[in-house]
Amino acid sequence: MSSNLVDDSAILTVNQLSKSFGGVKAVNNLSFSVKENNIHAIIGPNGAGKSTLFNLITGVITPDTGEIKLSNQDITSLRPDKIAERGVSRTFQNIRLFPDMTVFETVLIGTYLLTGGKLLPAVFRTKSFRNKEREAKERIEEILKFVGLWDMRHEYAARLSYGNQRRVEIARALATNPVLLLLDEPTAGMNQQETKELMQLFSQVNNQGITILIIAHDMHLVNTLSNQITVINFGEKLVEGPPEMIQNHPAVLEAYMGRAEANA
Ligand SMILES: Nc1ncnc2c1ncn2[C@@H]1O[C@H](COP(=O)(O)OP(=O)(O)OP(=O)(O)O)[C@@H](O)[C@H]1O
Repeated sequence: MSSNLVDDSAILTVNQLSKSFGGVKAVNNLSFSVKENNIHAIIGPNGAGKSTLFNLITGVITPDTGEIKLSNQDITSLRPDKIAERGVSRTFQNIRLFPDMTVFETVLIGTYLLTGGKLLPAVFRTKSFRNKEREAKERIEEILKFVGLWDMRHEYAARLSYGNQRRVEIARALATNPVLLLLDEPTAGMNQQETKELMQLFSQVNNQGITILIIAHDMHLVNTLSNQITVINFGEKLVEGPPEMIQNHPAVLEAYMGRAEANA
């Protein structure tokens, strides 16, 4: 497999990345790239290293070796807030929302990054801070309307339906103006209708020019939504290609689909 090391259209390049926990090689010499504007899926059996990969890309953990580039700029081992500032945003496998915050407040936290996150201008409410605050509120309105949550903006986020909680997380991620959005099993635990609606939302997000890297077990979602799939197993890249190639690939069937629910 080529690792696309000098691919100009790549927004994200992962090059020979490794991370071990004790004796476990969670990510093992992994190389792949994500093309700009693609919806790129990462699939693989439980424990294959998918979440570890997301934690490495977002700076939550640092790799043992290897590099990660965002639009050809090295972001390996940068702090998570610095990586977010450069345009990488994510949602988590388990929804993470504060129980006492409304939908609007939750998304406001996302825009805090954009307003500079500085305390003093906020305390003294300088003119420039007020301007940024107004811009942030307008942006939240735009985002909440986009994800279909504007009418629920005053409700507590954590009390919404599961599907709408996921929308809040996506809205919060969009509030940082990402160029690359990482979605970690975003439809896990959702019913069919919620899954269908979220898939439509992901397409709409992608149509706004945001590249998506998605971890998913739902092969219908992966095959319908993504244009490129990287299959990993035991932390290593097993195979990579468009859905039509991956669906029937013998190595994938053996490593992944044989163990998954037979819905491919
Ligand atoms: N913080 C950690 N400490 C020790 N081992 C870890 C840690 N994080 C992950 N691992 C191990 O690394 C391997 C990869 O785990 P990871 O969670 O990345 O897999 P995954 O593909 O996301 O799995 P799943 O589909 O079940 O979410 C597993 O063997 C896991 O037990």
